[in-house]
Amino acid sequence: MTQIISNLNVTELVVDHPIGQDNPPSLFANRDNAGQKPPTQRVLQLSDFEVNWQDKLTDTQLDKFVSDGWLIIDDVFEPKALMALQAESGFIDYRDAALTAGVRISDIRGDKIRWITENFFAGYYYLQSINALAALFNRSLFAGIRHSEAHYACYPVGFGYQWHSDNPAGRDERVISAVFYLNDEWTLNDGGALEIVDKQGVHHNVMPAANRLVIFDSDLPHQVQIAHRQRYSIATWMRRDGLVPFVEEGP
Ligand SMILES: O=C(O)CCC(=O)C(=O)O
Ligand SMILES: [Fe+2]
Repeated sequence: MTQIISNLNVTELVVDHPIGQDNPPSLFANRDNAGQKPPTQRVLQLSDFEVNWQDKLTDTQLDKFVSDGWLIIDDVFEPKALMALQAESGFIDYRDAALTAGVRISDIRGDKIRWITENFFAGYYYLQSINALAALFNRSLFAGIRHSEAHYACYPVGFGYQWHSDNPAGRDERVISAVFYLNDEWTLNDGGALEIVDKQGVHHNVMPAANRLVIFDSDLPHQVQIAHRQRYSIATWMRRDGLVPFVEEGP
């Protein structure tokens, strides 16, 4: 029996076996009136997650990315894909995130995470869509990205992630960070803003609102302010090194 943290209407949901090939989460809670089985993420296709990044990103935004090191894209996915990611985020058996040394210090970093592998449905399609975005960065900015990685993250109430850059000291494999948010109706009172210092030294607060992707140079300092509501996201990194073997976090 695994305790699941859910961002759907149901919290403290308890299921016998968490998400897996034989147990895709439902996109809809109930059967309809005709007793039809609701569609599940099995019906999802890669095309549902296709984004015309070229259209979403104007030249002005790309110029801003070069000069300031960050940008925001809103309304990224169609509702079906967004819902699937939200549903999946609520059905994950999260693990405590660790710092680089493998030590968890929840005062510094309070998120619970799960790396996305091909065993995920929506998350894996998400990652492929991000790879298309990486290809655009390679074409237009010569970013030199060779591979992307991502994990779902859940910040329980009262936790955040203190100032850091996404490349630990002496490392530079992460080129671009991208965080996709899953939280409907997030308000200022819910806290949990991403605070980022751009290349010009200007501070920005970004609300973790659903269907928003914030993209930034992985070397920029940033922090997640304390969340007053459970906060769900997908943290994503586009890397300059090749595909590395996937390493699952400890039990
Ligand atoms: O969730 C966010 O807004 C940022 C998360 C982050 O900085 C990280 O996971 O490294
Ligand atoms: Fe970060």
